[in-house]
Amino acid sequence: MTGAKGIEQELRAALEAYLTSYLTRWDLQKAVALFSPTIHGVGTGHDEFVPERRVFLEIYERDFRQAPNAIVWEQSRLQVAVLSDTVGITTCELHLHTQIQGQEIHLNNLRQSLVWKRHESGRWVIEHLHISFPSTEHGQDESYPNKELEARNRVLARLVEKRTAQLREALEEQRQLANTDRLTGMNNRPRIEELASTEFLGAQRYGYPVSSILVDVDWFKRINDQHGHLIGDSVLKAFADIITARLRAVDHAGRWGGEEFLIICPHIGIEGALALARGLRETIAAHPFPKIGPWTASIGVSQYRPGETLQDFFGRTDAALYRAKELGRNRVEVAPNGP
Ligand SMILES: Nc1nc2c(ncn2[C@@H]2O[C@H](COP(=O)(O)OP(=O)(O)OP(=O)(O)O)[C@@H](O)[C@H]2O)c(=O)[nH]1
Repeated sequence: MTGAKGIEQELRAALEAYLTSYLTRWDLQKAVALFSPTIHGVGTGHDEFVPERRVFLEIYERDFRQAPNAIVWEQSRLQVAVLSDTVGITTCELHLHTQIQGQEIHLNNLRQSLVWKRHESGRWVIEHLHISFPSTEHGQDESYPNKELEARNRVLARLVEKRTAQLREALEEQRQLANTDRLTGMNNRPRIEELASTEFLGAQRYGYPVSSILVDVDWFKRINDQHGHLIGDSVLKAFADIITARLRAVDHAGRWGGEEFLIICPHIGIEGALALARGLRETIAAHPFPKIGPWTASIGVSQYRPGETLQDFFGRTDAALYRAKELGRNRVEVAPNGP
């Protein structure tokens, strides 16, 4: 009986030596020296089924690298089963506490079973090793930390949602900037051309009329020359505001060039466009511009002819504007060769 009691004592001491050298991180070699040459078992990592000593050594080395600080442990529920003079089993529960990357880590209720064999030298060595994390770690009803992961996923989902919204906003802002004329806040030329092409496609496919109106500030160079560019800029902004205020929601307006503005009116034929242009000319002529007083604009109008190119269409509108200038300015003219 002394024999069995003595063996139990020996196994307790062997376990203590193993845990001390391994968990205090003092001496990896000392810990693995307690492994039998034929040791096998399972590790704690996903899918870690360990068929031979070499694999255990790799796992232990990795373990030391990942958690280099000393691990404080408490041991409970130790059971020692002496099976024979040369074979025994220790089973216990461990609670580990350490710091990894500045964070407190607590691994509670880790279960460990070791099968010990007496080596020829008389020393006890570990023949089989098994470590498991019990389900209570994450809640009574869970084998896996589903609730914790779900909570984490919800936080991540909210974060992704928030970031996506921010990104969408930033993209929209970028798109706005890319489409906008800085000075007037109107569509810039590439954007108004794009809008015009879309309307022409619609006009060709569904047969509705589309008209364009080109507004050019008269004698604009004089404003710059007499009052300076800043006043010139503010006059351009005032023109843009007057034009924008008169449009229907479906119309498009943009800055076509220096002191030229283009309006695209879908579903409006030449008569409607002429009426709009005349109203616009009157509004402009009656507007008291700051610093420069009343000022005028010349306007060219044309209706899209299905089949013609964008260039042809704008060319005709431009020709109408040119005629308005030629005929004395502050006028509205239709393209010379018809709508
Ligand atoms: N302040 C200011 N001036 C501009 C801007 N873009 C173009 N210009 C000026 O607008 C003037 C246009 O002059 P012109 O093309 O000779 O035409 P105009 O003086 O309006 O005469 P008409 O069109 O023939 O009535 C030029 O002097 C350009 O430098 C701008 O963004 N701000």
